[in-house]
Amino acid sequence: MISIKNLGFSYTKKQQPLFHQLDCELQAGSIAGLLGKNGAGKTTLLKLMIGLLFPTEGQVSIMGHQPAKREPSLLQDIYFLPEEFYIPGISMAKYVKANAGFYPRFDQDLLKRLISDFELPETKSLQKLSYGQKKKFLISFALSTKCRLLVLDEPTNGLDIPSKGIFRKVLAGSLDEDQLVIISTHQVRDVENLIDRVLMLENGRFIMQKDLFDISSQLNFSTASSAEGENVLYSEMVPGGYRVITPQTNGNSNVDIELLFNAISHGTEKMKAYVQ
Ligand SMILES: Nc1ncnc2c1ncn2[C@@H]1O[C@H](COP(=O)(O)OP(=O)(O)OP(=O)(O)O)[C@@H](O)[C@H]1O
Repeated sequence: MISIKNLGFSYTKKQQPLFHQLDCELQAGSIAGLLGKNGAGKTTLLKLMIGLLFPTEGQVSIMGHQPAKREPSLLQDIYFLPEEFYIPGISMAKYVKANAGFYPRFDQDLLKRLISDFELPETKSLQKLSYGQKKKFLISFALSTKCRLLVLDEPTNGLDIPSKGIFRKVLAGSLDEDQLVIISTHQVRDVENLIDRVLMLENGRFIMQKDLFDISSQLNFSTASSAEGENVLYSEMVPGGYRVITPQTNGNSNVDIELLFNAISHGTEKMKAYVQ
């Protein structure tokens, strides 16, 4: 659904390029996690993907169209939830009436269900909701658009712990096979058990692009009493022992995304080479 080829970008001519020769392909029916530290370029890349910024080299295509052309037929199938958003002082009903019409597949019943799942109060004005409640309303609206491409920038920022769980549940439960969701986050744990593809950005390039299934068939994540061992690719001390990554020898294991993220960004060359 998304194809990025040889993408380069810098905000100013004087600046070093933020991205240089990035390539990426993402298919429908997937939830991809775009992971990276603060300032790695996640938001910038999302904006390049949806045509809010223009590449300085290379190209982005979504469903065969160039997003930078802002064609209405494409825009009705893309929803971008930015990290920082403005929400007007009108009721939920008025907001939906004013905005749902832009999305031909908008699902009113789903919206009602999500508002109830998130336990959002029906207030007169959306501005009277807390930050987390506003975010949950916009997540509900985003999912209800049924756009084929949903781009969510740090969607779990500001959500309390129960809401993060509900977010994972409603997202996994409301998607269709023809949709692609891209979630950017530096809070890696928030997307555990949700994403099926990992994209890790560092220093302007992808240091990993892999399906979780492939990672779990390559690497084993376990707890051990010692960090030593000839097979250990990476370890971190945790209360009561160590979390370790070793080569996979017995099928699949659950991927510990935070450990994987740390292992790739601070880990040994052996670890990095293993996941190339
Ligand atoms: N409008 C802009 N003009 C110039 N530089 C910018 C602009 N926006 C972002 N940058 C720079 O581009 C780099 C990437 O920023 P970006 O917001 O894409 O990172 P991020 O990974 O989303 O960070 P975070 O996790 O903190 O949200 C940073 O060094 C930032 O300072």
